[in-house]
Amino acid sequence: MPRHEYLYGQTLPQLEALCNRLEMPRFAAKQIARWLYDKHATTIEAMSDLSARHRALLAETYEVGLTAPEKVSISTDGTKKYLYRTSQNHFIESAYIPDGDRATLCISSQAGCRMGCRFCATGRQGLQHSLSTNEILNQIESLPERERLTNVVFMGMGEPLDNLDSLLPALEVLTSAWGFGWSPTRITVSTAGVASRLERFLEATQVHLAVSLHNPFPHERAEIMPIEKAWPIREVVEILRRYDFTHQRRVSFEYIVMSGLNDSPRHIRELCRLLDGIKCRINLIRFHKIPGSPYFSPDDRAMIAFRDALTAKGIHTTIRTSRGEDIQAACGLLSTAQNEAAQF
Ligand SMILES: C[S@@+](CC[C@H](N)C(=O)[O-])C[C@H]1O[C@@H](n2cnc3c(N)ncnc32)[C@H](O)[C@@H]1O
Ligand code: SF4
Repeated sequence: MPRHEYLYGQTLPQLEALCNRLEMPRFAAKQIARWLYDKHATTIEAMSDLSARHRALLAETYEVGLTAPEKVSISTDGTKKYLYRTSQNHFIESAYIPDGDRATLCISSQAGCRMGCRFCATGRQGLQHSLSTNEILNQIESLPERERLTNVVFMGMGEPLDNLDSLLPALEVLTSAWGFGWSPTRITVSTAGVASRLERFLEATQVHLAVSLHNPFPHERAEIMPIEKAWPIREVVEILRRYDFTHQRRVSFEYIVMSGLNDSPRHIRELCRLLDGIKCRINLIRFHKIPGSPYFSPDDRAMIAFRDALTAKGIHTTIRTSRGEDIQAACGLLSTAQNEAAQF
């Protein structure tokens, strides 16, 4: 029997087209959306305001399509790392990070990544699979702590702008009144800088943007981020200059501090030149060591000194707290290569 298609992850226009195909009334699409995204129905049978005939018709081709996580690892700091299996038997991870009255979920957009950043565990896997909209949203819907979430960041495995066709509908579900109804300011998408897709992304959504910068000098950046050769950071910054980040939507630049590599006064001067005139923030991330990498993490004093030097130059700079390092849930540590080997 062919596998059922999934309802979860479909946008309202897609549900309307589906109802049209099945000769169901147009208003049924809104009812289905409410069952999926508001009432959290896990079966078609539970959608009790659809007629029994329409439920049976739907169930011939569709199912809701939610998948519970297969494993959870819990850090001493309260961070939880969830492992989900994708439709193609790859594994992806999400990190749930509670912090006072905030709770952030860091989600994946791909299994692996083809951008090959030298410092990133996911990059070492290469690209295995770009997640469907269903698989992106399932990380949120099937999270045991779903009701406590305040924010979602696309900073897990993969490059979100390399999977725009699944990302944009997922953001539409999260921010539409017929979907989760979230404010776009609760969501941040992080990119290594896929310039060719940036405008489409910025036009289609109002969510916050984080750009992984890590070095303001093109030739030095290219050494650690091969993407620089295809889409130079200067091109990315020029595109950003055409958009307004002075109101609700924010742009920030992520900067992994690697001792002796990108933390000199020369780097500070060039960062100021590059970002001149853009209302933004720099978010410093401590480098999380991955096996065999030739880079070094700075100590707290060096991180603070770098932050203060940037702040003194007028760039609003913060230091991101490292969370879940003991369970490899911190930035850039997500990688499921070993899990996959263990499962098969
Ligand atoms: C894993 S990426 C996913 C989102 C997107 N692909 C990107 O690069 O922005 C999220 C963030 O983790 C950072 N990161 C990757 N490896 C890291 C490491 N070993 N230590 C600290 N941060 C790391 C990335 O540079 C990026 O800023
Ligand atoms: S840092 Fe982001 S873009 Fe680079 S390899 Fe990792 S996931 Fe991909």
